[in-house]
Amino acid sequence: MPDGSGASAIEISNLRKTYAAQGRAAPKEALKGIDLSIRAGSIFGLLGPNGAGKSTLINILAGLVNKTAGKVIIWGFDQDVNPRQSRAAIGVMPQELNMDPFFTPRASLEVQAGLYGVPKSERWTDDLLELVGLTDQANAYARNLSGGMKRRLLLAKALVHRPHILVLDEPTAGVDITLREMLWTNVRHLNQAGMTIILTTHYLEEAEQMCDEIAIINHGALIVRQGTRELLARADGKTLVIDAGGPVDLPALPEGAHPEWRADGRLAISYPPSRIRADQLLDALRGGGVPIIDVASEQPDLEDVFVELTRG
Ligand SMILES: Nc1ncnc2c1ncn2[C@@H]1O[C@H](COP(=O)(O)OP(=O)(O)OP(=O)(O)O)[C@@H](O)[C@H]1O
Repeated sequence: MPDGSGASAIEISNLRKTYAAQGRAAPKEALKGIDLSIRAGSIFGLLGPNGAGKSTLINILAGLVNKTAGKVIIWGFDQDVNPRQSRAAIGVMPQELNMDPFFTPRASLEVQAGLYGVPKSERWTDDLLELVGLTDQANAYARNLSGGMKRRLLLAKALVHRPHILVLDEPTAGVDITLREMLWTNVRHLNQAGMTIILTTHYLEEAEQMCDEIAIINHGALIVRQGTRELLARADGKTLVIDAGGPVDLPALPEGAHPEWRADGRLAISYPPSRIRADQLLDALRGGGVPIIDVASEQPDLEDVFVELTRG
């Protein structure tokens, strides 16, 4: 069982999933041999365009979809050998808001704890309700909860058995800022307390801020898995934005630099930082008599890297 740093919370090797043919539709190869290890204690982002295979992968981890081939080891337990232990190690907050409309949040959590075989003495229903801010709604029917409250309940349900690994499938899709902040505060606390977090999101800015490591899958294959910082460094493009007081004639710039006047009257020079330094650009401008009233620097973000890697 992983406990030291560097240990794997999840080890996936050669994972394949082919959905059987349905009607006239051909069989669908949703995962084409994924190898992936996820470090214990990390906040790991699983990204990819629509239909890439993220939900399939998460559902296999959760034990909701049967894999076609490959090996999945969760918290040291091989899914095929120790299905019960590997399932107990993981909690999943699903995307869909389906829940029994006549259960109260308290009852839902009790039922879920029962399903996972958590003895009454080890349940933490009240603490969980408190954690997700549902104490006041503890005894309200689920059908009377707002969409945001339902999501809070789904998070609490994923935690009833105190899993080592928490999987969040698009947790913030369509939620307001307050709920998003509540979620991320909770996730950070859980992570600081030692929980490994795996999340999928379409908000790349969110992944950039939250995740220390990121994997991108596309068409069922893993195309990259890297630390967030290293991944961002792959985009070899920065932009220097200069206020020159308005359009002026430009001198020759180092090869590889691309100047462009923006609508706001500023000069934006994009350049590859691996080959050109910012001071070379500034020296060239100054040497050419371009006034430099103000300078800003723009970094590539995860979106740039994502688009580049998933193009085509
Ligand atoms: N039950 C199913 N039967 C047949 N094909 C399926 C089934 N579930 C998913 N697929 C197909 O498998 C591929 C991967 O789907 P999956 O839902 O895993 O992608 P995703 O990355 O989660 O996409 P999204 O971001 O849209 O949720 C898609 O082409 C999808 O149409």
